[in-house]
Amino acid sequence: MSATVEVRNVSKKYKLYQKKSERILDLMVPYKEFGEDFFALQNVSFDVEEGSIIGFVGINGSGKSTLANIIAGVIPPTSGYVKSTGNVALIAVNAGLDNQLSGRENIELKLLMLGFSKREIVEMEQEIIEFAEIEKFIDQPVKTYSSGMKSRLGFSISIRVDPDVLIIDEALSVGDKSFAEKSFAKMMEFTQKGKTMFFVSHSIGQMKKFCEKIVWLEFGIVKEFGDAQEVLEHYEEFLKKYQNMNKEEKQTYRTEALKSHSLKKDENPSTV
Ligand SMILES: Nc1ncnc2c1ncn2[C@@H]1O[C@H](COP(=O)(O)OP(=O)(O)OP(=O)(O)O)[C@@H](O)[C@H]1O
Repeated sequence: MSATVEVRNVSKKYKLYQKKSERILDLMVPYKEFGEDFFALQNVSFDVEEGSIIGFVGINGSGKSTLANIIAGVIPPTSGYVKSTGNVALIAVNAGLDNQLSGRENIELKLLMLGFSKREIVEMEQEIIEFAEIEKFIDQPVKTYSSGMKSRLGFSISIRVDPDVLIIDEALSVGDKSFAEKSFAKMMEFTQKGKTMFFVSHSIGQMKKFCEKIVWLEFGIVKEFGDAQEVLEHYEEFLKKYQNMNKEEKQTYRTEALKSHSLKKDENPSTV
C-alpha cells in the first residue's frame, strides 16, 4: 500500500537560552518568559500524492531534519499538523535505536512494538542482520557501533518492516559504497511498489537521480516546492551565490528572507 501525506501550517519553536539559569527560570517561573524564541520551521505546508518521491534540500540548519522528524512522528510540531494515510518509518543515523541495548535486542524491541509475533520476529531477524552486514557484532551494545553500522541497522529494520511511507535522512551517506548500492537498489524496489518516500541529502546528484519533487527549505520556510529538476536548478544557482557571500552578507540575506516571509504570511496565512 502507498500513502498520501498532508503537511499543514507546521511550525516548530525552540527556546534558545544564553545561560543555564535562564532555562531553569523559564521552567520555574510561570508568569514570565525567559530565553529567545527560535523557529526551526515556520508555517510549512505541502501535499504529497501516493507513491511520490520527495526530496528536502536546504543549507545547514534550514530545518530538513526537523521536518523529517515531525512527519515521522518522532517530535511534535509546535503548531500545525501532519496527516498520513499509512504508517511512516524514519531512517536516520541513530533514529529509534536504543544505545544501551544490543543490535539484536533493538531489532526484537522494534518488531515487538510494531505488533509482530515471536515466530515472525525470528524469521525476520536473520534477514535484517544479514542485510545490515553486522553479523558478529549483533549481540554487542549499539553504543559500540560506528555511525555506519547504526545507520545500516536502522535502514535494514525499516525496510524489512515494509512501511507505507519511508523517510531517509542522510542515512545513505554514511555506509560504504557497496552498502549504498544495495540500499539504493532496495529503494528502487520501494519506488516500483509505489511507496511514498522522503529523502534528505546534501547530495544534489542523489536528489536528481531519485526525486520527483523537491521541498527547498530556507531558514525554516518553504522557499520552493515543485518539480525536482526545476527547483534543484534554482537551488544550485542560489548555492553558488550563497557560498561566495561573507558572514555579514549571509546575515543580511537571512534577515531579508525572514522579513519577506513574514510579509507573505500576513497576506495569506494558510499557504507558503
Ligand atoms: N532541540 C533543539 N533545540 C534548539 N534548536 C534546535 C533543536 N533541534 C534543532 N534545532 C535548530 O533548528 C534548526 C534546524 O535544524 P535541522 O537539524 O532541522 O536543520 P537541517 O536542515 O537538517 O540541518 P543540517 O543540514 O545541518 O543537518 C537549526 O538551527 C538547529 O540548530
